[in-house]
Amino acid sequence: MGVEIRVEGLRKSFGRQVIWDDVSLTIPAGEISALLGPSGTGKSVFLKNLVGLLRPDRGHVYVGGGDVPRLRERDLYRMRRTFGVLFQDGALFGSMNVFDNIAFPLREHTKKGEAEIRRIVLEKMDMVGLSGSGDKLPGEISGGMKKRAGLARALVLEPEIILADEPDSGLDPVRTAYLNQLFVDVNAEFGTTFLIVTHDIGTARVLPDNLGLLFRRGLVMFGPREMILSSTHPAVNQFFNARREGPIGMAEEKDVAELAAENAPAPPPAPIPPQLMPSDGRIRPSMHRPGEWLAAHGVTPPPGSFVDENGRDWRTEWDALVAARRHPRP
Ligand SMILES: Nc1ncnc2c1ncn2[C@@H]1O[C@H](COP(=O)(O)OP(=O)(O)OP(=O)(O)O)[C@@H](O)[C@H]1O
Repeated sequence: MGVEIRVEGLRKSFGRQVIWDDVSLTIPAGEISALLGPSGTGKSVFLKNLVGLLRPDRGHVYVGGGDVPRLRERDLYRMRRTFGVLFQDGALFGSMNVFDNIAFPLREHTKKGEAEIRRIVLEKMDMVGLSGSGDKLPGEISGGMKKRAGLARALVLEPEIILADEPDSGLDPVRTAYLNQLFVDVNAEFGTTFLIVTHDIGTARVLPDNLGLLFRRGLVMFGPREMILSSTHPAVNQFFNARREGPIGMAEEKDVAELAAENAPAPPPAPIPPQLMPSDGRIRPSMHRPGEWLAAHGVTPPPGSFVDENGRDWRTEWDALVAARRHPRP
């Protein structure tokens, strides 16, 4: 089962450039969370602060009882095993074949024998659809395969938390859909906590349980998917609906004059789509009946919400799934 990450009052600057200040949030254990924000708002820097690759100016990052910025080198090294990190380009060693890349953390961090390592690596390669590609070098495989190899490598130590920095960048929509399905399936299988940085609004709208937005040197909002996707907060509404109208400009935030010139009320949020289910149809513990959060908070969902492309309303589908007790929640 995954562990939670609790961030309190985090601030990071480089010289005079404040990246973000006073960021506080709890990334819930065993749930899938996604962090978005315009380019340069410090999403990658945030991930690096969580694993102790960068040190904040102030604040806390509590993971499994320790406060990451305050850990001594030896404890930090041990704590990092809690995390599997999937870097943007897979960060594979170019001179090692796919098998050896995936085996690397096991050889580096464990005393397991080669037979055991082979068993684990082949199992993870199968899981990410890379069976038979073990002999290939990173330069000989596609971008999507590199990401899947990176994910397999992130999985071999069975981490409690997976951090993924733009796993979908450079992937075509079909490969992105496969990768998202893989995240959901891994979460359903192992209860791994996920934090995914993405620019892909399609991914953000269907994959995570929780969403967050970084903007104006801070965390604008973080919370359940339904809360964010129904929000009328100008920046949140603009970003998660991929619109030009709103405070986020092309290069930086718009000034007052630009905003006044728009002179139109923000369009209402788009319908909230149904959430991606695990491929075996089970209901993940962190999933809720579609519309549950909205109902509990007296928010009317945007019209057309929770209806899939086949016209099925997932509020009824959900009830049917639960009623059939095919995959009851634990
Ligand atoms: N080691 C560093 N030293 C100095 N400045 C840095 C360092 N790392 C990042 N920055 C700066 O911090 C800011 C945020 O960078 P970061 O890569 O986290 O943004 P991002 O939100 O992930 O952007 P994108 O969406 O474009 O990937 C940038 O202005 C970047 O130049």
